[in-house]
Amino acid sequence: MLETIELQIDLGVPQISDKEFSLAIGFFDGLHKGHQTVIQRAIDTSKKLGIAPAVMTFNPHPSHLFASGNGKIGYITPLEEKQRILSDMGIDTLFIVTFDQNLADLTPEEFVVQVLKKLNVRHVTAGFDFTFGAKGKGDMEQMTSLSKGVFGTTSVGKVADGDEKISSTRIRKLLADGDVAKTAALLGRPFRSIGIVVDGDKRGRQLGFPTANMIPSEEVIVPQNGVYAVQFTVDGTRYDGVCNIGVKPTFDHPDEARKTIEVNVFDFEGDLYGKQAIVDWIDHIRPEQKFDSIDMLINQIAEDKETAKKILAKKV
Ligand SMILES: Cc1cc2nc3c(=O)[nH]c(=O)nc-3n(C[C@H](O)[C@H](O)[C@H](O)COP(=O)(O)O)c2cc1C
Ligand SMILES: Nc1ncnc2c1ncn2[C@@H]1O[C@H](COP(=O)(O)OP(=O)(O)O)[C@@H](O)[C@H]1O
Repeated sequence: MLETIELQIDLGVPQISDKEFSLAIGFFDGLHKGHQTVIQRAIDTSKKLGIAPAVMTFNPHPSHLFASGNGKIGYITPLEEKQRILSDMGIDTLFIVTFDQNLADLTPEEFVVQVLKKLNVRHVTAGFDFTFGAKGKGDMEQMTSLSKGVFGTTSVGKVADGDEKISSTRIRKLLADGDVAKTAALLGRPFRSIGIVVDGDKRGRQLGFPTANMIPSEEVIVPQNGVYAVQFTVDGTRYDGVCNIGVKPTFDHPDEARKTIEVNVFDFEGDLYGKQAIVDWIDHIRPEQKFDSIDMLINQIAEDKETAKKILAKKV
């Protein structure tokens, strides 16, 4: 069971003495293969030292403190999703530090003394380019010297795919391009959106393709508008499906419409309203289009469904 401990600098960091930690530290948005490598190293070290594997992350993303409006990045993995993945990896404790001005103002030395040492950290693992402390001035070399032998450090080298570093920025770009297949390769799992099924215009059934509609939260990112092969999970059961994300230009005025995720779930009949559903994005099929007639849209959706079935049949 993953224990989550929330920390806020102005409220004071508790002195922990009953447990020692091998800590992976970073923002870890996406928990992609690079992050997983860092966290796995922290887990390996925890086993070697016989101490608890832990992760420290920050919330909100630093860009929310420093940037306004458009500069705030959307999350690839919201906190609950991070918790689920870290729990599956076998992490014992997750420290979530509020990223506010008080944290941003700590010098590297203050961060080490007032946060890491108080939490009884015995080993710190981070990526080679991790920086910390006021204005990001501290690096892993400084972390080692500031530890003064109280904890060990491991700096994990670049994890690449092809020649390029696997990074949250790269994944955000791939999602903006609709490349969910490559995203899944870099994440080591499909990109996932979670939401509640809401009422739509009740048009889907008339078209012959009922769709479970979900409105994505503004805090998280979603793939580029278009049609995708997906897996849809509700009440613990996973179904194949075909999804349109967008503003339905055939019907709505695109500037006014709110973006929705709509999934036609294969081999399912029943009521999904109000249920929490998970969409795992498997592959891109085509961009969203404005059709001149409803019949053209219906024919295209039927074809999309067959395409999605073929794609998903290849997946085990
Ligand atoms: C596989 C699939 C592809 C779709 N493609 C488009 C599209 O290209 N353009 C469009 O305007 N609407 C598209 N739609 C959305 C339909 O217009 C929408 O499902 C329908 O309006 C029902 O809306 P409702 O669920 O709010 O009743 C697509 C829906 C599905 C399931
Ligand atoms: N195979 C299915 N795929 C998606 N939704 C389904 C399916 N079968 C039944 N439903 C139900 O029908 C609703 C979608 O029907 P639709 O006519 O598109 O209505 P709405 O416009 O409210 O989304 C879903 O929210 C769900 O409750």
